[in-house]
Amino acid sequence: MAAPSLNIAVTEKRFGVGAPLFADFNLSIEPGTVVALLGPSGIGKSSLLRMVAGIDRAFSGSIAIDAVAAAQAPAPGFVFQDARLLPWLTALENVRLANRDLDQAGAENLLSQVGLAGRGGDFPHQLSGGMQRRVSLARALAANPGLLVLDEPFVSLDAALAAEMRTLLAETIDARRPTVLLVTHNVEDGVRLADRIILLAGRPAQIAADVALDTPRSERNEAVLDAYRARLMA
Ligand SMILES: Nc1ncnc2c1ncn2[C@@H]1O[C@H](COP(=O)(O)OP(=O)(O)OP(=O)(O)O)[C@@H](O)[C@H]1O
Repeated sequence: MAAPSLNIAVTEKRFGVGAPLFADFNLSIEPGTVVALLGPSGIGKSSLLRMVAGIDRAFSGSIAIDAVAAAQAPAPGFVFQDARLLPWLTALENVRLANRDLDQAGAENLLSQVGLAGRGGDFPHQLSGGMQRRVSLARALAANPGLLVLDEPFVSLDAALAAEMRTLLAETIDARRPTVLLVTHNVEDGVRLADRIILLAGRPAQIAADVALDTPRSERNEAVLDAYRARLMA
């Protein structure tokens, strides 16, 4: 599937009484762009991802994926904060469940792309937390390799594993060029992975900063990363 554009124009999103989470919130994303959404806890990042994924339809306004309403468009590949694998299915079966057209060889290929060649027959409890997270990335690629929605995909991994996953994701993005919406608390994820960082603030949430990161991911050395970090802290 080719990478789609994403057009978010939410007139209002609220839960119960009180100020809405989003009011007149607009964000357009070009095909093949990696956007990192940063902002304080509770501002509405995960809620926005669920709306983009067509899971939460209780809002006014529109979210369009290649000009098709999100609820009707092919669902994105979603990586949740935890791996959420079905424990009674093998890694391979978990991946194939996301795409009924995917044959065994296709699923094995995806697992090897995330560094799990030969582990397809293992059940989730036989895999480490980091490996389970890799299976969930393979599952997302099986579901929709053109549009990935990632909700804190490295949270609760130790620093070394998180760095390993980040590298894997950067390689996957560079190989496939999907459109990506990545929610993270971690500036490091943003400066290493994103083409564009959106900082959210306030209630209703507004775009407090919209920063383009122009250096290709593979060329971001420590000096470039430092400059990006400084721009975000400013
Ligand atoms: N299903 C729901 N019903 C009622 N309130 C909800 C629901 N889902 C989220 N909220 C509220 O909406 C607000 C935004 O939640 P959300 O999870 O989108 O924030 P977030 O920015 O992703 O936070 P975090 O970074 O902590 O994951 C919070 O105040 C939360 O309590």
